[in-house]
Amino acid sequence: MSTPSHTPHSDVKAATTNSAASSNDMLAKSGVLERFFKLSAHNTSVSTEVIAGITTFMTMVYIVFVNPQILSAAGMDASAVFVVTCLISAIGCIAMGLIANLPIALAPAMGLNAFFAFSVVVGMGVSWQVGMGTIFWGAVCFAIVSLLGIRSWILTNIPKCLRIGIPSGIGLLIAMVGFSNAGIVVASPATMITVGDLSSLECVLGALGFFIIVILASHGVHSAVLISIAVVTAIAALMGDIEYTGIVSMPPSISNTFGELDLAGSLDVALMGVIFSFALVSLFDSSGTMIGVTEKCGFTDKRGRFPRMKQALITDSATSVVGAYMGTSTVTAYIESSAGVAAGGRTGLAAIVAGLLFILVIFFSPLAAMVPGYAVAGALVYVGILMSSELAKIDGKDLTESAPAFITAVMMPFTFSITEGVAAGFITYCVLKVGTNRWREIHPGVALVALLFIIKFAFVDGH
Ligand SMILES: Nc1ncnc2[nH]cnc12
Repeated sequence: MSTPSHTPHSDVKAATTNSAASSNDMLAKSGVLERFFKLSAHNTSVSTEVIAGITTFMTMVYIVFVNPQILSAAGMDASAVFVVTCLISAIGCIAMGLIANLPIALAPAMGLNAFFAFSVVVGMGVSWQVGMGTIFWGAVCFAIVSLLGIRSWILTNIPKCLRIGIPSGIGLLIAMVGFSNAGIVVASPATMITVGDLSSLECVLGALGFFIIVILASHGVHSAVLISIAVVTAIAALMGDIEYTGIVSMPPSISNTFGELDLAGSLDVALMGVIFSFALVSLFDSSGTMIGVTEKCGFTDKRGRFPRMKQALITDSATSVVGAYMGTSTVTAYIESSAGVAAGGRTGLAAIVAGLLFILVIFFSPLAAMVPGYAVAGALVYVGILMSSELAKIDGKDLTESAPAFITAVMMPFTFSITEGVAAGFITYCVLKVGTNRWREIHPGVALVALLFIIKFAFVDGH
């Protein structure tokens, strides 16, 4: 990171002599924003940061439409989840900007929301309140790991094939939810899943939404996902498939979800694998995303470390703890923040701008309630593509690396569970390394996790 020598006095002098600089930026440079965010040291200005914040917001605001749809499948109140999603994204982004001064936006993680709703609540049959409790404890574990600084120890000792397999599997799981939302993949008694009625309105509009996103994103349009959701929803309205209920209103109450989590009920031995999955996956998800975004900023060193990393991870995990309390699934650093970085964002001011915009969205709850499930299907498949793209980095010639990555990734959509994917990956890795006489490559921590999962399968799940 380049940090030219710099004093407030030299700023004022430069500002008065540089006629090209806008008066706003000159004021800001000598003012509180310059001092707090160190704008000149980061080679940026207030206007660049504001544009970057708006860009990041536009690429990720789809989550306020998608998250209520996914969490309502778990029986949660969609309008309360809408408000909580806006609020927690605002809190997370603003906290990240103030505490870590990084242009990283936070919001409820895609993937973990689907895991919570479809695998933990619907699949395992636990109540959403207990499921939210597992998210809370998972976030507390993540916060402890970040506070104690053992995060880098975990990240360096978990094999690359599992680190890549996990987000890839989550991507496939999200894509599966998208296909199902659009009715493109449906249940079948004979083959478990099969193709739906491709001539139906939901399939056609779901597919249209997907193509809009991919084409626009290929042209570098940052709000591709938002535009796709808007176009598909508008067509659905014109075709009479949804009822117009308005655009703006006062925010609905969040009392149906706020503080409703079951903290004691979720501390059940049968749910330890789920808590572990939430903790481990959020650690990978956040660290991987933050490293990706800060690399784009030019902030990372050779080992992938970046300034104020600890503050960033603690802010992320603490926001997840608060989010679970308010009523939303795990909060993570959004990879979409790279769009803001591409627009020049380098400081926390960009994250704060994105956060402030999330507060404004709270007033658009009727609009969110009108969005049909198939209008967000394309977004889900698109996020799936982004998350699985890492699979290409696996060494295909070494089966003891490629097989665990593959098993981790495919077990998630096949079992509809992130935990089963993580477990299968750890166990496969250890078995293959032992079976090929390469057991020395297994870190004791990885062997312990594999053993714990075997014990869970044999003695907890089997009873
Ligand atoms: N789980 C996730 N990780 C990083 N960026 C995301 N954007 C949406 N979901 C995400």
